[in-house]
Amino acid sequence: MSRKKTSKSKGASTPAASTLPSANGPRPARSGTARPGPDAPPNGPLQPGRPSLGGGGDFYDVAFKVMLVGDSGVGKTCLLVRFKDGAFLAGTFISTVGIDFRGLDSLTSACSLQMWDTAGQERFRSVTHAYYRDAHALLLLYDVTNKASFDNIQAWLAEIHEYAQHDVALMLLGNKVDSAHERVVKREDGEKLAKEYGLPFMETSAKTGLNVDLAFTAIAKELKQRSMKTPSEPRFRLHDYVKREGRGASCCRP
Ligand SMILES: Nc1nc2c(ncn2[C@@H]2O[C@H](COP(=O)(O)OP(=O)(O)OP(=O)(O)O)[C@@H](O)[C@H]2O)c(=O)[nH]1
Ligand SMILES: [Mg+2]
Repeated sequence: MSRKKTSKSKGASTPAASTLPSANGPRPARSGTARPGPDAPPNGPLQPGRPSLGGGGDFYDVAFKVMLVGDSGVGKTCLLVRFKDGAFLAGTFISTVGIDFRGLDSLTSACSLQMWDTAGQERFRSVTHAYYRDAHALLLLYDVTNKASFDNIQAWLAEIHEYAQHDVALMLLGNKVDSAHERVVKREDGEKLAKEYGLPFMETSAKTGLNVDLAFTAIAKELKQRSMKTPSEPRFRLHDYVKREGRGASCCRP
């Protein structure tokens, strides 16, 4: 499924064991805020009884687990780094080994994303599968300059179907749209595939930042909406939001 790459350990990007949440472990929370107890179900936002994130003035700090998946080299790590640090990792491609916890990011007043980067290389697949089960959301990436990564999306969806929760929030992202001259996957092809599987879809660039914040914000809004027992605001519609807010590759720079 993945392209062959020389793999080097990233080492430093993995936090110490004491700060690395396990696949099944409790989620970290800022001090002084309420959070689900250790017995909270792994896919909390989808369960009844989970504290509401909105309305009523109560403040809960809930971390939703978001994982990036897709072939090796599509830009998962770069997309996360762009989102977290606002920078682009240019230069030598260092392939992720296994799975990497990339920290928490508070996107809204009451919800943060616990972000996990995964290795796209086939040989780490059994490691990453173990983490799918607890994911609240998966961002599935392909590279618009690499047809094989696009063709593999169906295989990725089959894996997600097998290992993730059946109601995991999913979004399809076509990355590297800044590389216009090397593009081999048309936007319409991505749209068509997304429509076929009922997925929200956007094209992104970790290099320019195009739609990167939007992708994470959209997922956070969707998860927050799902976690509310009695939504006080009009229902959030992920597909509509992404369609409305997403920008085209040719029109803009962040
Ligand atoms: N032009 C361009 N290059 C990108 C973009 N995103 C990533 N790259 C480049 O693509 C290569 C692979 O990026 P990574 O983020 O390491 O890929 P990955 O999906 O994490 O790969 P694995 O860790 O092996 O699964 C690197 O050389 C990046 O600089 C992008 O949006 N535009
Ligand atoms: Mg990586």
